[in-house]
Amino acid sequence: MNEEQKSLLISSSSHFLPPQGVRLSYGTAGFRADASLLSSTVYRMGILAALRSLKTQAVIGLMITASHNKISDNGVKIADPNGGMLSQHWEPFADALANAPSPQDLVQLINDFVKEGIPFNGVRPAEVILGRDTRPSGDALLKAAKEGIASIVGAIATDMGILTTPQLHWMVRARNMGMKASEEDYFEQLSSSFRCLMDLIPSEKSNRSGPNDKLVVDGANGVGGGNLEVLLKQLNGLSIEIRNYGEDGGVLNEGVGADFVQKEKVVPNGFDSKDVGIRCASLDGDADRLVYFSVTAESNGKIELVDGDKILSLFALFIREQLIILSEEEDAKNSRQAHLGVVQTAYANGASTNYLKQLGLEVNFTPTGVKYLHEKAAEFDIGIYFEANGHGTILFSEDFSGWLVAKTKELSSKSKGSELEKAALRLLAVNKLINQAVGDALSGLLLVEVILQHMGWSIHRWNELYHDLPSRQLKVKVADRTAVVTANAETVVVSPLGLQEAINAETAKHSQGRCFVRPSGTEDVVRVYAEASTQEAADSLANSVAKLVDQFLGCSS
Ligand SMILES: CC(=O)N[C@H]1[C@@H](OP(=O)(O)O)O[C@H](CO)[C@@H](O)[C@@H]1O
Ligand SMILES: [Mg+2]
Repeated sequence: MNEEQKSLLISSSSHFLPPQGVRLSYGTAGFRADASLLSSTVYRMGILAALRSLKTQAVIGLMITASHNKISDNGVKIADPNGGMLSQHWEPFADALANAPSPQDLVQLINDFVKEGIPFNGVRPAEVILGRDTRPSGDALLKAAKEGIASIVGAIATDMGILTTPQLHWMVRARNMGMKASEEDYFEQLSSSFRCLMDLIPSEKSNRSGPNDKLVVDGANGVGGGNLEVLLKQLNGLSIEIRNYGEDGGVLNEGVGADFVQKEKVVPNGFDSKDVGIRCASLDGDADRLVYFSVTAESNGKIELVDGDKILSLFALFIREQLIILSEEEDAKNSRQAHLGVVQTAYANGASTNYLKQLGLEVNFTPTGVKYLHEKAAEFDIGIYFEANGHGTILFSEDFSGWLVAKTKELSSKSKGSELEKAALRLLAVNKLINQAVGDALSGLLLVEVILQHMGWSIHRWNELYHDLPSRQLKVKVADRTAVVTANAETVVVSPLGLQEAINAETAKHSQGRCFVRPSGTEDVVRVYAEASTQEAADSLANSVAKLVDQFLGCSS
């Protein structure tokens, strides 16, 4: 690093001193905290994003969002060249950068880090594209990120404005693949592939129109509602009403949104008994999560939740159906056995895992956090991953995508209009529709809608695929949550000693009992998850284990 670069960093970073007495850490999905604490962290992540761009010689993304958390929070995450989360190898550097106490320490840290092969005078300058959600603190934080980027000599920052998190990740991926990457291109790709899937619906199934068939979407008062509206203008065949836009007086994520609906299992604001039976969906504040629900008859605000596990099951069924058609090709020498895999976390409802296994699918488990699920799913020709909370997507390997393109070409000359060709075209359209950078509520919603039409299913028919086991999630405040160490995709506690045995003993008391605990990566709590054959049993198991956690780890003051 030359002197010019060092002095630029010293002078610029002196405007962004870190908050006193707070240690920030790169959690499950980036930094998250009260927005008033974050300008120095975001500034420093601007630096990191520029360095990452130099290192990879590719475009990097920087997103300002705190997703489903309260409006006064904010956060920052980095998108790697493939559009996925920042490589885990860089997380310790991100932590160190965020917490360097003075400009001098910061420069020292960067200087040591770049010695390990970051080409400062490379052919290509650093390039970072930025986006933010609708939080009021976003504008100032975005400026801080830009200052960070500008403190790396020659770096280019492009502000894409207010976006959903998945849009920014999509743009990064598209840019680095040499494809068109504007917001319009995003909408165009989603809408054209959606239309293509609609055109491929078997004719006997495409009769489900009528007033009862509208979808009502809860936009969490975030960025997703408005974007969905833009998208809808480019589509036909879908009747969607959007509520909780954020412009009708509601507060971001307050009593609304996918996280609220999934955890509380009650209707979001703006929904009531008038909506009984209607197919409803809920996005989170930055539109990377999606769940469906319907309001039940003797309601009290209760809902039937159709969560990420069921979206995963629907996607898996549809993909599997197309793969079966393709594998029945008579000319066996040209057929290819695609390796389809699904990936879940321990939070997946046990009934969903059983269902997927019964379909003959390979089910894999990873720790919580999209970065782990995504990495695992990328090992398959087609990998489908979802967290129960509604974050997930489908990944097609490069190799399989190439095969699919060649196959559709071959079939279009050899057997135009055949079932075989339609199956291949459907997979190709899913490959375009689904956001393969990260989970995306908008592209996920379009895929759910078209698959339901393809199957001729109502939300109730879909929900009947299997019955969720009753479950309960609790949070326990402890003195030091990092004292809980887990193994086997977070299903077993290895430390503190004795806790797992105690959990086992409680779990054994309940029919179909399953329970695990883990430290949250985004909140200062230990999470408890319990499942059992009745709601009372799940509640009682969760409560007993929460007490155990408290006993073993001691309550904070
Ligand atoms: C139980 C749960 O929902 N955990 C969430 C939550 O992580 P925790 O590490 O559990 O705080 O936030 C993550 C980021 O949004 C998300 O990936 C994850 O699924
Ligand atoms: Mg989110």
